[in-house]
Amino acid sequence: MSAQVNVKICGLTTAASVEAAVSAGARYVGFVFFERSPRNVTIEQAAALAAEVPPGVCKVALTVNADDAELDRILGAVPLDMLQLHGQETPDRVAAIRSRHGLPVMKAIGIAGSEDMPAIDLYSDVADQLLIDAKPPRGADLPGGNGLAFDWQLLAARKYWRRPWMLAGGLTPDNVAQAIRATGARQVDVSSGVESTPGTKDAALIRAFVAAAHT
Ligand SMILES: O=C(O)c1ccccc1N[C@@H]1O[C@H](COP(=O)(O)O)[C@@H](O)[C@H]1O
Repeated sequence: MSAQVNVKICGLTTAASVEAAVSAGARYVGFVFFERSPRNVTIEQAAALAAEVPPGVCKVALTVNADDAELDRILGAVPLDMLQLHGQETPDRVAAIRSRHGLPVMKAIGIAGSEDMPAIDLYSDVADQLLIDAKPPRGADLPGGNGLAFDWQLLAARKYWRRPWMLAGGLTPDNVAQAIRATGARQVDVSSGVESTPGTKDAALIRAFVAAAHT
């Protein structure tokens, strides 16, 4: 029997949604530090939410092109286990963040077509994990969390990468099992697919997502 797929529920903003994710069996919970996002949390909110997360569940801070001062502020106040870099951070910047802040780093890579695939290998040299997400459409307000999927067949040809990776982008309780079968993903990440309205997590959808990912 193969190991269970790890689930990350991202963009949690309330204690109730943290509890729903943890009790459903999520292995990662994500807090978004990006003001334009409907899922943005303040440092104070994130610190309170992180205190609700039991040991063994990885607490991830999602940032977008954050500078060191901002990362210092976040990490100085919130007990976190991993940084998710969801902007245009270069490989050198990823390496610098990893070395300066001393936390594992997961780099998000946006995929729209085969031309985007080499970035996965490029960031494999510097990141601890990779988050393979849909590339946001031109002009999109958010660099992620748009509920958009990419062509999973782009991953189907090559299921092994040098770093652990997570599949993201437009996943829902209805499509996650198919996405796992198509790509061989052993980790999946969701934000808008478990919401009733943008930024509002739905406990029933969280439970359904985790259950579907574990089938
Ligand atoms: O969720 C957000 O608001 C967000 C903001 C800025 C960057 C990334 C964001 N979310 C991440 O995007 C992917 C896919 O999200 P979705 O499931 O398609 O809504 C996921 O990794 C989120 O962590």
